[in-house]
Amino acid sequence: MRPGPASACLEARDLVIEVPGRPDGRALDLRLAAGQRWGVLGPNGVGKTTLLHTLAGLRAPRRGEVRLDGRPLASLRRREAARRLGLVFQERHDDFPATVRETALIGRHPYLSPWRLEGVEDLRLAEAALARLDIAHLAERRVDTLSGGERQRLAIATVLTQAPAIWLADEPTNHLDLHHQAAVMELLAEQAGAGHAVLMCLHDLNLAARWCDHLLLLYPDGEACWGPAEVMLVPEALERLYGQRLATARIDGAPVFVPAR
Ligand SMILES: Nc1ncnc2c1ncn2[C@@H]1O[C@H](COP(=O)(O)OP(=O)(O)OP(=O)(O)O)[C@@H](O)[C@H]1O
Repeated sequence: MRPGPASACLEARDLVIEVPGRPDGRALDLRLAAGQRWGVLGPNGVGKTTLLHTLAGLRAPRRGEVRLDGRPLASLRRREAARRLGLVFQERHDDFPATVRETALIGRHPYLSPWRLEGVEDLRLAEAALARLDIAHLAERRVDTLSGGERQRLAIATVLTQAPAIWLADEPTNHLDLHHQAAVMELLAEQAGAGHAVLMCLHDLNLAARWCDHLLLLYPDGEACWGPAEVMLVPEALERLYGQRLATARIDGAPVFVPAR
């Protein structure tokens, strides 16, 4: 039987990612479970994208393993993993002359048998995802004519069309204006609320503080710590993480951090 979204679970066991020239540091032993919203924080070059690629099975770890729904990810067929894992990545090769609608429909490919075209239900899911990301009016447009923020929303709409149990998102708010940043964070929270699991790399501490319930902090020396967000959002730990002094306040019950001058 195929596990439903409620049982979605991605585990890192004794996991050391491969960052060239860096010592192993602390191995990751963590479990991304249904309903959780994890944020991965750390300075440039610390390995956030590498971690996401490793969790998605696109890069081999230096040590340890990734398990999807209790099974080693490396033992699963690509297609099987693609039905469970949705990836919003930073680098895109979407200069191919496809339309926005055709691109969103790529999200259905893991479910289609070879040579079968998308059906009415696939199209309905794609249209709904484009509408949810405010790009339904661009459905006929070629992807290579989109703005940066429109492309980002299309990448998220494509994963929404895919309807994965687990979302792995690399800076999902990249290129987005303030309203769309909040809308995308709300969408990801909604996905978690529906029993999916979400892990996202973020540069914006305040989005993380407001929308994530768990955080993983990656330090440049390979050290790492993780846990519930309220435990991890300690100004001193964050200042050490970024090498930046912070001023802190509380607004609407959530901590807010700005760089101190
Ligand atoms: N193929 C490679 N060869 C050598 N070094 C690499 C390679 N790929 C990545 N790196 C290095 O590995 C480190 C981690 O890169 P990664 O993209 O995972 O960082 P990141 O935390 O996502 O950074 P950013 O916040 O800047 O997006 C960086 O120092 C990067 O230069």
